[in-house]
Amino acid sequence: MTAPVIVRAPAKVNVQLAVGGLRPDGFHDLANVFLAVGLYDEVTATPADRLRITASGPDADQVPLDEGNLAARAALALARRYGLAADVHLHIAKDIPVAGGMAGGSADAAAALLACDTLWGTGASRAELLDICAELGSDVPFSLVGGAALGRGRGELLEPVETGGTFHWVFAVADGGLATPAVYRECDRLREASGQGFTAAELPDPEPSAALLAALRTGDASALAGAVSNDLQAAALSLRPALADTLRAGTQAGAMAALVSGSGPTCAFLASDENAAKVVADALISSGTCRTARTTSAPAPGATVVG
Ligand SMILES: C[C@](O)(CO)[C@H](O)COP(=O)(O)OP(=O)(O)OC[C@H]1O[C@@H](n2ccc(N)nc2=O)[C@H](O)[C@@H]1O
Ligand SMILES: Nc1ncnc2c1ncn2[C@@H]1O[C@H](COP(=O)(O)OP(=O)(O)OP(=O)(O)O)[C@@H](O)[C@H]1O
Repeated sequence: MTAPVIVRAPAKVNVQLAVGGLRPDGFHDLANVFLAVGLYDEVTATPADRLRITASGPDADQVPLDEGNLAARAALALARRYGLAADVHLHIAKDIPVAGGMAGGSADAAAALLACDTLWGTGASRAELLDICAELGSDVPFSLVGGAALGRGRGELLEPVETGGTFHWVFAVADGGLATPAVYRECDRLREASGQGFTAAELPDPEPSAALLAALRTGDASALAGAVSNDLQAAALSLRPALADTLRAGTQAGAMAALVSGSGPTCAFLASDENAAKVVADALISSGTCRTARTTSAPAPGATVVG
């Protein structure tokens, strides 16, 4: 019998998410500085008589178990490319919040892709795997590579970003998710309402912040705290005004920076060290402004075979 393959893939926070105007294809050009953080989903691939998805973990009931699951789509895409049948059981041990702006589905897609590639011995090159990742979603290539990277285009064109130390983070997990397309739409609506325009023809190209990249390179948490930014934050707050209370609670507890993670509603807090992170997490939990709070560190590795 073929042994199961287990792959772990990380969640992300966007330390800079600069959003350009709406493109004719419905996406936005980004200068997206991704940082992989140490919260992981684990995908186990086992040979089966058909494609089957199961999920476990506290949020498992929110994970689709049909072909809409990004892990299933990853297996199907790899099988199609190599003329194989996607006869595999993918079990997702889910620890990344669902629809939380932390790329949980993308992590599962990258993990499933690597797991099936290993299980089936397809031997796809890194470039081929990245190509399939980009077809599956804008965040998926980063889930495969991890660490830190600048995503251009719709976020799928990655350039490595150097990091010089460990950053300590707290994530406040909200009740219920936010749909990514709705948050981008709200961003467009707010821009149009403010009179600045919202199309790619009207807005300048988004650019990465030199100060932010330098802070990552030198491992300087204070400098990073001063440089983080998220152009989707106003839209996430507009759709979920209570997130302002969560951000305030973390800041009052001593976080060096507080921002919405990607499209939200998870809020991310940078802390000076592990102890400070724990203080912020405890304060967030007792504030009642989130469902739970998790502490972790970054950068974390990308999708990795662990067994
Ligand atoms: C918010 C982020 O998580 C930041 O990393 C990503 O930009 C979202 O990446 P994702 O969830 O992988 O998104 P995709 O599955 O590629 O796209 C979902 C939808 O989000 C919107 N979308 C996504 C990426 C992008 N650069 N511009 C967009 O406008 C589009 O409406 C798209 O139809
Ligand atoms: N493996 C998966 N895990 C979780 N959700 C999935 C998965 N596959 C598909 N989905 C669907 O995708 C939606 C968004 O899930 P996901 O957890 O990836 O959101 P997200 O973390 O906000 O994404 P991102 O940060 O990339 O915008 C879910 O509501 C669910 O319907």
